[in-house]
This record gives sequence, C-alpha cells and structure tokens, in this order.
Amino acid sequence: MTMELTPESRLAAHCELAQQTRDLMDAVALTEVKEDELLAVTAELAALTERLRAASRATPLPFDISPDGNLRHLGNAVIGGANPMALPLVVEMDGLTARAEVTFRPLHEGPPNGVHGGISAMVLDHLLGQAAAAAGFPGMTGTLTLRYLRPVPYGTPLVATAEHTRAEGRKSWADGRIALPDGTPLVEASGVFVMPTAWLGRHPGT
Ligand SMILES: CCCCCCCCCC(=O)SCCNC(=O)CCNC(=O)[C@H](O)C(C)(C)COP(=O)(O)OP(=O)(O)OC[C@H]1O[C@@H](n2cnc3c(N)ncnc32)[C@H](O)[C@@H]1OP(=O)(O)O
Repeated sequence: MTMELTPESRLAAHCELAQQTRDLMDAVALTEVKEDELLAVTAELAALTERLRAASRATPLPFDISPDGNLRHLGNAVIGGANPMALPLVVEMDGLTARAEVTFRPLHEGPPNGVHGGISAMVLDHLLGQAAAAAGFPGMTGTLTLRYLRPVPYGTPLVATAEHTRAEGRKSWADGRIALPDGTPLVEASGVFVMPTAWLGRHPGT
C-alpha cells in the first residue's frame, strides 16, 4: 500500500481506480465464467463497493486546473479520467477544431455488433460543446441534431471532430462527426449551445 503524498498523486490513484473499473466493466460485459464464479465475484465486488463508500462525495470531482495549467474535469462522463463511465475521451484542439481518437468497446453495444446511438450522441455532444467553448462561446447544449449514416463499429479506431461555425448573442453553433480514419463519415451532428445567464462573465465550473 502506497502513502498518499500529494493531491495530484491521490488524483492519479483515483484515475487508476477508474481505469481498473473500466477493465472490470468490460470483463463483466463479456464474461462466460460459471454461475458460482459469478456469485463469488459479485460478493467480492459488494465488499469493495462498501470500502469505497466509507468516505464519499456528493458529486464527482469538479473542474480544476491541472499542473500543466489546463482546465480539466476529471469527473466528467465523457472526458473524466476519474469517472469510470468515461471512455475517457482525450480531446485535442487544432486551431478551433476539436479532435479525439476514439475506440468504442463491446460495452457500448446498442444494435448487435454496433455502438449504441446514444453513446455516439454523447461523444458528439461533448466534442461540439468543447469546440464552441474553445471559440469563446461555452454553453449548455440547447439542441443537438444527429444523422446516423452508417453503423458505428466497436473495437476499431475512429476519429471524432467538431468545429464551431457561428455565434449570435448567447447562442453558438457547432458541427461535428464520427468517421473512419479514411474520413468516411458514420455519424454527423449539429448543435446549438446556449450560454445560461448565470454563466455570463465566468467559466462553467467556476
Ligand atoms: C471546457 C468546457 C467544455 C464543455 C463541453 C460540454 C459539452 C456538453 C454540454 C452538455 O451536455 S450540457 C447538458 C445538456 N443541456 C442542458 O441540460 C440544457 C438545459 N437547458 C437549459 O439550461 C436552458 O434551457 C438553456 C440554457 C439551454 C436556455 O435557457 P435560457 O433561459 O438561457 O434561454 P432563453 O429562453 O433566455 O433563450 C436564449 C436564446 O437561446 C435560444 N434557446 C433557448 N433554448 C434553446 C434550445 N433548447 N435550443 C436552441 N435554442 C434555444 C432562445 O430561442 C433564445 O434565442 P434568441 O436570443 O435568439 O431569442
């Protein structure tokens, strides 16, 4: 057992726990072990859950500033390294284009052998929102429109991109897509993001 040295080392340990939990969720989705083993593992997991609940927060980790000076959100459901539900998506900005490589997993199945449409929507919602924020127009998703062109495979590296297109007052628009590495689009999205009045003059999460 290692000692807790700094807040950053604790966050790193939290992210490792989240990654181990993702591995566990993948294993749960795919396991073929016998019933007695399923029951035994379930009992062990129940005990582990209680250990983690011994000290608990009411909400996931909030926005903070990482040691490299960037805004991060480790509790976020899409990009949060400390959130086991997150892929986690690693978003890079190239000018005003948000880009992320993404490989969905069997856990994300909707139709047989394909990714659930809501999972694709979640990724695009986030990416469009991040493109709008990078352009200086952070906001809540008001309307997200999706066009599912081809089934989205899991287990295959894909590329998700988004760009801010225009703004008008508190509203901004962004477009995006999930595509094969050769550029073949699988899902396209357009979104309207509205900056709530409560956010005026400050950044979300602050
Ligand atoms: C670094 C950070 C990166 C962050 C990326 C995060 C991406 C992920 C974002 C999300 O998932 S956010 C969660 C999902 N969205 C929500 O929960 C939003 C819930 N809805 C609300 O909070 C409010 O309805 C909303 C902020 C969208 C609008 O409330 P307001 O009271 O500010 O709207 P208002 O009625 O004053 O209208 C302002 C303008 O926006 C327009 N509008 C309002 N709601 C709209 C809507 N739903 N869709 C499109 N436009 C909308 C409205 O017509 C109007 O246009 P005009 O100025 O031209 O008149």
